Amino acid sequence: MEGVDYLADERKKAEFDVNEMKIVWAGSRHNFELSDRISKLVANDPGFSKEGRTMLPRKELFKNTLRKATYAWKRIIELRLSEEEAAKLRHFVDEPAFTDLHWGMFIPAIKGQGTDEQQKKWLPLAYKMQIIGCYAQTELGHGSNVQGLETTATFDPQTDEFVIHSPTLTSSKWWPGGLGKVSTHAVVYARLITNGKDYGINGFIVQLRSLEDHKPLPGVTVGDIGLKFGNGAYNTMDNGVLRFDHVRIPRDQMLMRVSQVTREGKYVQSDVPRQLLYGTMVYVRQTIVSDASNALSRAVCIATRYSAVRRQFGSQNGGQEIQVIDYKTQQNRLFPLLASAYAFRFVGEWLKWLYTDVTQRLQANDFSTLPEAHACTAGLKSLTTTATADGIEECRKLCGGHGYLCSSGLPELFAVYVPACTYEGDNTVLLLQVARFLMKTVSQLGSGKKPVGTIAYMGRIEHLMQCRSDVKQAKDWLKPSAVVEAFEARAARMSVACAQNLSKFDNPEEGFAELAADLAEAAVAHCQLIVVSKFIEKLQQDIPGEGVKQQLEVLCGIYYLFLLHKHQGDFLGTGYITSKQASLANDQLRALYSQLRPNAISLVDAFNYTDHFLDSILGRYDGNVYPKLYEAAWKDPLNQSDIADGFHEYIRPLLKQQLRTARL
Ligand SMILES: CCCCCCCC/C=C\CCCC(=O)SCCNC(=O)CCNC(=O)[C@H](O)C(C)(C)COP(=O)(O)OP(=O)(O)OC[C@H]1O[C@@H](n2cnc3c(N)ncnc32)[C@H](O)[C@@H]1OP(=O)(O)O
Ligand SMILES: Cc1cc2nc3c(=O)[nH]c(=O)nc-3n(C[C@H](O)[C@H](O)[C@H](O)COP(=O)(O)OP(=O)(O)OC[C@H]3O[C@@H](n4cnc5c(N)ncnc54)[C@H](O)[C@@H]3O)c2cc1C
Repeated sequence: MEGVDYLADERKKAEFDVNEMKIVWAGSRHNFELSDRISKLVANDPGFSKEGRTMLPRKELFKNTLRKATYAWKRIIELRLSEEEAAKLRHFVDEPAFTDLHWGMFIPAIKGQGTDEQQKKWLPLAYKMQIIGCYAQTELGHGSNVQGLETTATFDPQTDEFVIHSPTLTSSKWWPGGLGKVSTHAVVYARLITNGKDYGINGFIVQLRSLEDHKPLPGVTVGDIGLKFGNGAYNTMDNGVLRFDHVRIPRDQMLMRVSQVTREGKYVQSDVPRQLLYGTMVYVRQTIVSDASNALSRAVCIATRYSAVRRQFGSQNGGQEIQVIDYKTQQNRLFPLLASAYAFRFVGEWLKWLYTDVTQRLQANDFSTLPEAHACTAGLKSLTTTATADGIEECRKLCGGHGYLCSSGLPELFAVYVPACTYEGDNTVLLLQVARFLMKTVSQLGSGKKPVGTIAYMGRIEHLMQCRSDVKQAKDWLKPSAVVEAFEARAARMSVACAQNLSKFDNPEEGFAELAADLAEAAVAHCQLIVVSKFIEKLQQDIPGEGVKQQLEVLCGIYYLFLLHKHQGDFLGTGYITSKQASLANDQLRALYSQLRPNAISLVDAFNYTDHFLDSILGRYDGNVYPKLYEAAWKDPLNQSDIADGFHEYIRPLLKQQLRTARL
């Protein structure tokens, strides 16, 4: 029945002020009002309908995305939306498109690596979308190893130009989003060669297509790399292939903030570190962490609502069966994911602050916090995307068979999300970057250099190496100091163990390669400590709203106790806790599940997602799942006729043959 709220009883059970929680989730009242307004604007506009998206063949799907992106731009102009509002609108349109790379990487690359003059020339064109750009770094042969890229940019002093060239098949640019069919320009990463010397990788602005007829310019071969994983999903994006045959660009299209080439061809390194060339990646990794909480919360919202609707077993005397959300096994799979969504939200907020801070420092030529910013963005990108991709798949399983239907929204969400574990740095490669940072920190401990920020805990290494947990009863695990020390001791001990093992190798690089798996685990321990600490710090703030803080305390407890349970081996193996204390942690975790249960539906309502954004029958706000599933099935193209296409060619002859055989 339309208009009935099947989850109303669940909503009545809430022990906190949901509207206040919505503000905590959004980060501020301003953010809440912005998201609320723009998400409704998109949901109510038929131009942004998602109907039938997973059924469209690639060409139609792609054209439909072009239509939506152009329509979004038209609405942005008509409504005179600010940059912030426009970004929100693109977010709620919820379809990967070339515009993500234009706004998310092309423009930031020019801002971060271009000189003032270059920014003045290119940014106004890009802001008005008079040029459309992408970020062309990865090649067919090299993605993770940026220093291994093969494309060349050779300076020609005769003409004051760079010659951009793809010398081998493996040097073909491969993967850049928006490149295949749309971009007119790209920031291309290539080896800078001048006076016969190779100065390593640098960014160059290269025009690829005519601004008149969109044809590839002479010397440019460009196209789409082909169909990707999933129905619809990331196939709305034209990830591309690109080859250059001695394409000439003016010298001033080399992005020159980090280094310059003079008119005479002299290479000049400015006083900013070369790592700033990787700055766009740091920026995007930071945004990916916030985005992890978006994707995970969506999946969790669907699985939680459906778990309250779905009933299985346990009916007595013809009464109702048990809601599957009441099974402890369901709670043990679902509630830590709900807690993780909140945890990633808060660590994302903090990381945004850290990124803003490091950017301001860089502008003032203070590069001291860059290594920490790199380690945090790399590590947290890896941790949160791995957990989110796994979490979305778990949510699909939590929805049983119906979770496998595209109309649950979960298959597409997974297919769109899962490449986040690979793009912007493969997650294992990024963890090894964190491990390098940790090993460097440990090696400098005796030098008098005090570790600060997220590695300040290493400054208390002597204590952390020998302390023991003082937990005596289950509720002691609710004490923030007990928890933080546990995670610090585990991370510190795992790092020190790696450092000790490394010192046994004559060649440190060989040692690092041999011990890589242990090093990656130490990096995970360090990153989990950051997430736990930032959640606990959030709780130390003034949080208004009846019962809001208490709910967040429950979620925080579930987040860290679930990690403690899952990684018991680390905590026990490093000797910080006893098996009795591990068991007490598990008792406390179960108790927290019971506390969370009546609030579960309201905690996902606090995400404030419209049904348009969720795009899931199982996750509908009103819980009216079965009639809508039934209705949707009949919309499938296979059900347009009672007799299937192909019946006369394939099924009928079979049946006839059986009839003949039967007569024989
Ligand atoms: C709201 C807008 C959102 C928009 C989002 C749009 C999303 C669209 C979806 C998808 C887009 C996807 C785009 C891409 O995938 S672009 C391509 C991304 N590619 C990668 O991430 C490549 C990964 N590889 C690397 O980053 C590097 O190769 C490396 C693994 C870090 C190794 O680099 P290198 O060999 O140079 O470095 P070393 O290990 O020798 O380290 C040298 C020192 O540099 C330090 N370092 C490394 N990286 C950085 C950095 N980024 N920042 C600062 N410092 C860095 C490193 O720690 C070493 O320091 P040391 O002190 O030890 O010398
Ligand atoms: C959907 C999508 C969109 C993308 N968009 C863009 C874009 O817009 N622009 C762009 O330039 N690129 C883009 N990329 C490319 C992306 O950045 C790379 O694919 C990514 O950086 C991983 O590199 P790779 O493919 O070379 O993986 P590889 O490095 O080849 O990884 C293969 C395996 O080797 C392992 N491995 C590699 N090196 C090491 C090591 N040192 N130690 C241990 N294990 C290692 C990895 O863990 C992985 O298991 C995109 C990719 C995808 C999937």
